Amino acid sequence: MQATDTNAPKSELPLNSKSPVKKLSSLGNLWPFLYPYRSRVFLAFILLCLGSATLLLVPLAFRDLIDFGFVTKAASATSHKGLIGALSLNGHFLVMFALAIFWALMIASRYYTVSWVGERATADLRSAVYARVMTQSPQFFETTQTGEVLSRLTGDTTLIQTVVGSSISMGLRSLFQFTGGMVMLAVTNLYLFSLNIGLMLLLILPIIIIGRSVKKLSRESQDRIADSSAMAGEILNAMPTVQSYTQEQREIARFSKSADISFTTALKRVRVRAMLTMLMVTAVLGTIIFVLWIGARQVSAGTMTGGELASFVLYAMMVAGAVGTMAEVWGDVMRAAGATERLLELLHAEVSIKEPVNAQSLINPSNAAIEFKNVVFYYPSRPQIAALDNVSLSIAAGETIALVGPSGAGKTTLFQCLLRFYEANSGQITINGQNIDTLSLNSLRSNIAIVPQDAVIFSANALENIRYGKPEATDDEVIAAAKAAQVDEFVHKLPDGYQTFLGERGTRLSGGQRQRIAIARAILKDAPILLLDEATSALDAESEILVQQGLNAAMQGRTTLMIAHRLSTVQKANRIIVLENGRIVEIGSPAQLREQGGLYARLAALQLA
Ligand SMILES: Nc1ncnc2c1ncn2[C@@H]1O[C@H](COP(=O)(O)OP(=O)(O)OP(=O)(O)O)[C@@H](O)[C@H]1O
Repeated sequence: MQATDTNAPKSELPLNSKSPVKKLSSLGNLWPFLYPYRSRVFLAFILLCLGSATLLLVPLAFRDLIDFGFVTKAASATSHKGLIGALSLNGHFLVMFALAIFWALMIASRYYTVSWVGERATADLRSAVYARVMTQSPQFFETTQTGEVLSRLTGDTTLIQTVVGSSISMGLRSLFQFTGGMVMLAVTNLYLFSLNIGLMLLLILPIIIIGRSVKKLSRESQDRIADSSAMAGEILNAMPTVQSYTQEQREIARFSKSADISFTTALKRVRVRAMLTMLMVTAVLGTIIFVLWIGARQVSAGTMTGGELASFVLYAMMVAGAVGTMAEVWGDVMRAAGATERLLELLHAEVSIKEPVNAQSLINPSNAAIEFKNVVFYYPSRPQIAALDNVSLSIAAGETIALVGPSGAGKTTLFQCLLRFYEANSGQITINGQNIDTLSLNSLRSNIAIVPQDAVIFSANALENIRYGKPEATDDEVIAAAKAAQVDEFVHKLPDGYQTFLGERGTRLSGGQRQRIAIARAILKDAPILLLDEATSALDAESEILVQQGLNAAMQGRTTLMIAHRLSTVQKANRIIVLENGRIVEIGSPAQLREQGGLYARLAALQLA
């Protein structure tokens, strides 16, 4: 049986967890995902500039409204000429209205463009991470929980989407607003402006310091959420077991404890952000009130007009608002930096089984002779015990080999190594004389059909589940394979025949029915090498005979390796290989082995008795 080491640590990704990519620079790794859409990014930037410039004109329009709009031109005794000073009151409002409409247009177009880029880049990122995970070998999944991967694929990418799709543009807009506002403040009143600058500098320092700790806390918080979802994922997949052992309450308690931990971690982050917000609001309001106070004194002293003070205050509010937004955005950006780090770990996770450099295709695949030469293999998580210990075995093309032996002897491991799910530590495996390490993974695996111990059923109908073995197969081909595997017999009793949805993981089928679907899938794949890992173990004696007939037909002309505990199934094999503790202890025909009186004879005697 393909056992996984339950003692192995499961919550951490195996690699890169101490990534040197730090802080903000990790966001730079998102650039390859934005680069293809650079023209849209540029368009968004232009729209942003136009929008910000428009907004900066509004206080000027206000100033002119106050200084010119309410008084006749002749009565106006102000020091400045005004931007639109010559207009009537209605004219002033018309200009302001036009500015408002133009600004709204710019905002909407920028929102659309930026969100488009955000959504697109995130979808690409998600697919890239998924594609990378797809290339990982089973070893990766021994140490990484699927729930953890899912949480990164959904939660972390959503965080990044928020930043790319809105926060960055908000931040840039605020930066423009801030810079433009500052310039306008300086132009309007240099003295007040200098006062303002001093206050602003005081604000920036705490924002940067607090932002950093937000990032660290954010990563922690995402990690805890991932822990919860990994736990839930595992338990939801094992509901019948949980319920039959009446462990629901314990699982609920375990989950809520994990949710509490997420909550506490999130709370730390929220606290820091709340502090940041408090600091910001106090500082912003304080600055505005302060400026108003100084300005009001200048107006009463006659050194400044009311309109100028109004525009100055509007600019000050704009600048202060911009600083507030930037602080907010900074927090988001830092959170996204944490999320990016987590995604990059997945994206850059080393693939332990690599494609060979000059990958070859299998020559003459229809006659596949397999040879194991002194193969030694240790599971990475169990380096003390050899799962395969100096295994040497030649299998002729078209031969049927049965692998028998006690549980844990290494039978499934032999399949895993042949499929290159794991790499042998020493020795080699060849097919038609070609080392499997030199074959492309696609060529190797497409020439092998396997019926695994646990038949996997996808949430699709019966027809599509079988077609998984050969996606381009016609319905007739699928049905022919189904007939050979005795699927036909039970499918007709299902409500919609072949179109019946089989439920997630085939929950609507019996174990034997699932096994027959898996056999049909392998028959349909029509590969020259057939691996059967206790393929008929879940069938009753009658169906086993029927399925065996189908398998016998499928085994014709194919090189077949079958693992079986029931020795009655292996009688047709050309040779039987007996494995014990990773070593081949006996080889021969069933009759020869019975005569030898070794392990096989003992097992046979036990079963027959
Ligand atoms: N992923 C793994 N990590 C570490 N050890 C493993 C792993 N998979 C299997 N093993 C160990 O390797 C040994 C051989 O396992 P294997 O699954 O090949 O046995 P088997 O002969 O197929 O057993 P069964 O008849 O029960 O299916 C066992 O001791 C098992 O515990």
